[in-house]
Amino acid sequence: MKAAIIFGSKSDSPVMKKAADVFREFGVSYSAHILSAHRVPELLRETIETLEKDGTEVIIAGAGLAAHLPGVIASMTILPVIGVPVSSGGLGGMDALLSIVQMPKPIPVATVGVDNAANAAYLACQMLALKYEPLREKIIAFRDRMKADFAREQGQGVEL
Ligand SMILES: Nc1c(C(=O)O)ncn1[C@@H]1O[C@H](COP(=O)(O)O)[C@@H](O)[C@H]1O
Repeated sequence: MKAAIIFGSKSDSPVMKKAADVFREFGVSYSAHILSAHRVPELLRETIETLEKDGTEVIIAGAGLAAHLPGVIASMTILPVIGVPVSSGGLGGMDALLSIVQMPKPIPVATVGVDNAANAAYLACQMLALKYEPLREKIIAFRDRMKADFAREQGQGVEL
C-alpha cells in the first residue's frame, strides 16, 4: 500500500504536509518529493519510473501558479494522479486550480480544492481501499466517528 506526494517547490510544503498527516493517520506508507516539471523535467521522469517500479499505487501532485506538474506527471504514468492547486502567487490559487482541473482529454487529473491536500489524501486512501480491506475498515470506522462527533455537536442548541 504505497502513495507518493510530489510538489513543485519547498514553498508548497506547509500545504502538502496535510496529505502526509492523513496518510500517517491511516497507516498508508508514502514517499514525498520536491520536483518541478519545468525546472527538472528529466529528474521528474526518472522519479516517476522509479516510483512505478517500487509499487507506488497513487500519486498526489501539488503545485501553485501555472501548475503544470500534476498534468505532466499524469502524462508519464497511468497511475491515478490527484492534483492539489496551491495558493501561491497573487490569484488565490485560481490560476493553479484552472491549470489542474482543465486537463485536456485523455489525460485526467482528479482535482481537489485550493490548498486541500488533506482531501487529496482522503481520496487516495479511498482508492487504495478498493484493494486493501483493512484500510477500507479504517475509513469506515473513521467516517462513523466523524458522524457521531458531528451529531453530538449539532444536536445541541447553539448560542448566537
Ligand atoms: N507550478 C510549478 C511547477 C511546475 O508546474 O512544474 N514547478 C514549480 N511550480 C510552482 O511554483 C510556485 C512557486 O515556487 P517557488 O516558491 O520555488 O518560486 C510553487 O507553488 C510551485 O509549486
